[in-house]
Amino acid sequence: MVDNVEEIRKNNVLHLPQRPAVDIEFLDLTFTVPQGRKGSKLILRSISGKFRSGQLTAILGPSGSGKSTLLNILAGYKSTEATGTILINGEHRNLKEFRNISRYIMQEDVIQPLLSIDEAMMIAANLKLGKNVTVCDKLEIISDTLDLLRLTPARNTLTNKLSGGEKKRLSIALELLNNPPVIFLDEPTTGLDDLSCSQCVSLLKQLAKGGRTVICSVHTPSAKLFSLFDAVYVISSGQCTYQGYGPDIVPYLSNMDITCPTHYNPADFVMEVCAGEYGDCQDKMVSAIDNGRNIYRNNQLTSLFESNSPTGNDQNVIHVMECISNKEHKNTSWDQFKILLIRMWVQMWRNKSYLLLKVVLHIALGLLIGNMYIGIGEDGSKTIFNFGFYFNCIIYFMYIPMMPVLLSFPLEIQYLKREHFNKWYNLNSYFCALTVSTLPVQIVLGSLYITMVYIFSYQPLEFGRIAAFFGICILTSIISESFGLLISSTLNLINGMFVGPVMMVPFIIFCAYGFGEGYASIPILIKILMRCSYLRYSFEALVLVMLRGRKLECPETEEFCMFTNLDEFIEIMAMNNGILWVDIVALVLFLIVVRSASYYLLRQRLMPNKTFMALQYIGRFIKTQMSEGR
Ligand SMILES: Nc1ncnc2c1ncn2[C@@H]1O[C@H](COP(=O)(O)OP(=O)(O)OP(=O)(O)O)[C@@H](O)[C@H]1O
Repeated sequence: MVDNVEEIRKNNVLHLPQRPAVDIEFLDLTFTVPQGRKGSKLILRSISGKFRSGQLTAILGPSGSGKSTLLNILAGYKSTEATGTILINGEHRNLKEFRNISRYIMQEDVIQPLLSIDEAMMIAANLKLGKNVTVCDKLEIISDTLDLLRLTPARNTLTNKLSGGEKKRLSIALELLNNPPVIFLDEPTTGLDDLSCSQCVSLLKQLAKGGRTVICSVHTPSAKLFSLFDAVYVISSGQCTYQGYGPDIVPYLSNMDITCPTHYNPADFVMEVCAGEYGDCQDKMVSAIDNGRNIYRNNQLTSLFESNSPTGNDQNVIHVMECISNKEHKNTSWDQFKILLIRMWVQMWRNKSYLLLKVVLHIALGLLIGNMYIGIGEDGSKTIFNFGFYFNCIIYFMYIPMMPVLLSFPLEIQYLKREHFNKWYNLNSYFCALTVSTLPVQIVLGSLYITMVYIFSYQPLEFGRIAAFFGICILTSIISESFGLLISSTLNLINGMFVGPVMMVPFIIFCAYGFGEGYASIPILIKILMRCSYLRYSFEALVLVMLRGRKLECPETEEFCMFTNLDEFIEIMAMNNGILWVDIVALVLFLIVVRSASYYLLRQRLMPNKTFMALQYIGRFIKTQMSEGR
């Protein structure tokens, strides 16, 4: 095992050029979360510290001590409610700039499914490395990274079939591709065996040696692993209890009369001390290290933040950014769009069982509904049924496209959050690719259903009417899908699955309300609400397109047919004032507004502006006030 680690150490990460130095300091960082009627919970308590470039720093602490919270705040992933100061190379952190130079590998392995490791790496390389790097170089970088993380044997395995450890290593590999100057990793060794842990930490150390700032949280590392870290930051109940070189923790504690037993793993020992197994030492340790303002070095405590102390390097973030952008060429939005679109289509195609299910569902419903309305389209005695058939079509194209989005998009947002936060692509490219990616399946399956029910129900075989019928149904389908996106951009799976169908109820009610006599007596407010239902425009458009200017025969078996003149029928239904082009324009406007709103909400979910943050805060406040204090 040792040989292996040494081999990796020697096996330098050649493709990764040196990075300019970035030091991270934080002072009096406090983080609180609201806790129902009990008030709030203090998670980080005015902690301070400094993480240097060129060093691999481990954040250590018992479960629930605040390691992930500290990482989230430093990485800028969740920083809105934190107070305190964060300095980057001695200057106040500009989050936007900082995010361009840092990458965050989160605890959960959220990896795009239905791609092989090779494909996932190539897509990431195409998105992150840009066009300046040739395909050959990209392949070499990918091979090096996969070798380093021992993923080569599994390179053709689909990501959803990988073991937990392989997923973890892949999520590290994906972020290493473009060699960021600052890397945060939340528990990168969890789920890895001893060898993989050592290899992973050795790799991180190598990256740090190249001038990067590598910070990771770890759970009780082995003694060997513990000694690999250049610096250790111990956190307990939201306070810093130690900062310095890992093995130095033993003399540090013995100075406080807490003696580590011989042959004992210092990492295990400090965890036990923090957990109170050696008496209540926390306050003593916190005050010795001044809650992170001091560092234990050369057997003595030194202050990190003396007023005139040098910050370690004088490069500001803009300088670092310039150094990086001189070497790298970013992809254009169009390039990102193409890569993402292909990825979405590949994943869609590989999800064969779901695709097949959709096809079967459309055919089955087409057969069922087509048979229910068989022959009604040219039967003068069935005009009312025909009218119901159009309504049926509208309801079909409301629910069928919306439900899959409500189910799948909340999970998709997790991938989006990780990739977007780590600057793989911009939201515009993603959103455009998402919009385009679903169109072919939607159009093909929608057309399959329409063709079946259209033929079964004997609708007029006139090109204009056929084209308009298809167009209106598909437009309705895309608007409904956009509503699904709008809801799931904001709500989680459970809430979205409830709100989606419920939200459609008023649209259905106002679509079907007020036909026939008495339309004129409907109050103006209700009429306005009726005009707010996109389904009404779809329905009206379908009726006008399919019935206007037609007369039907009354079958010989019937003595009397009330609605053979369909223009009269339209008048009786009070739809004679409807204008087809107005309905179509209204539908297009609905589509634009709903799509734009879902884009806006998605953007706010990823990067909330001040108004949105205030709204979120008010929402949370109301929720906590209403919830039972536990
Ligand atoms: N939004 C929140 N609401 C309520 N409590 C929270 C919230 N976020 C974090 N906490 C609490 O803050 C504490 C610290 O959480 P954090 O995830 O940072 O711990 P950790 O040290 O990373 O734990 P682990 O090692 O188990 O992952 C935990 O007790 C957790 O329950």
